[in-house]
Amino acid sequence: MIEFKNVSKTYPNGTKGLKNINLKIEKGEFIVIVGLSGAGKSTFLRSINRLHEITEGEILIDGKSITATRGGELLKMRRDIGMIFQNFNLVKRSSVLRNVLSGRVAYHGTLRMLLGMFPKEDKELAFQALNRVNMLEKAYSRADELSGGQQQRVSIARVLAQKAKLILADEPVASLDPLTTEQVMNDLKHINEQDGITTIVNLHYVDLARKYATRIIGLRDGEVVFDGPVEEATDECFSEIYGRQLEKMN
Ligand SMILES: Nc1ncnc2c1ncn2[C@@H]1O[C@H](COP(=O)(O)OP(=O)(O)OP(=O)(O)O)[C@@H](O)[C@H]1O
Repeated sequence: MIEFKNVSKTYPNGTKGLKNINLKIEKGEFIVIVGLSGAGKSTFLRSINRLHEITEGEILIDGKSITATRGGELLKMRRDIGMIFQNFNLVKRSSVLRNVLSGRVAYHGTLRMLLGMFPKEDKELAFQALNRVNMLEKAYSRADELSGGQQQRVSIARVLAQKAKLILADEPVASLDPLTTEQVMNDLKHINEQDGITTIVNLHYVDLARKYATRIIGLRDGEVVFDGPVEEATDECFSEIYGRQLEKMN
């Protein structure tokens, strides 16, 4: 379980990214965070694995404060958190397999990775992960030879190989076409359902949020303005989240 307790984030220039967030996320939920550009979605997501540091409150993961943890303990906590980025964050000149194996780095250290010394079990894990996202046949291709959607699936395989217990996906489909978007979202959904991995996704699109989320959290100006099961996220709720912008977007 993840718990936000009185969490606020003020950037050094005074901008408030998050304002007093209090909520709990249970294991296995598929949460979509929606909101206008600048609402605080990335700040929210990146606070969980401390890519951004919060300035007030605390975030607990399974009862342990990740925001108060330091050093080796923090690395261990982060090992359980997989991150998926809009721009995939692959090492473009490395093979697909190497990229997926990099999900194992937190278990073995960087030197071993640089030398390519991964145990046999890790390679098996990497191949299994690639198989699950239908990318097995590309294992020996260079990452930059793949389409955007394929690269995103490799990054999903990387978090699978990492054996993450929590997946954070920050606008994972923002640079993909509609068909590829569905494939990537389906991969994330299947993994969530089959492995029970808690998944939190930032999305811009209301229709995708409705299709994939079990729970929607709407942010506006750093505040939670909606939090509930997808069935309760009516058009009125989205109007509240997006203000008058929704009409323009439609
Ligand atoms: N490094 C920073 N320094 C100052 N302000 C920042 C910084 N990063 C984000 N912000 C501000 O914090 C607020 C929340 O930004 P955030 O990136 O979390 O929003 P978002 O909902 O993810 O937006 P988008 O959909 O455009 O990615 C915005 O007002 C933004 O301008």
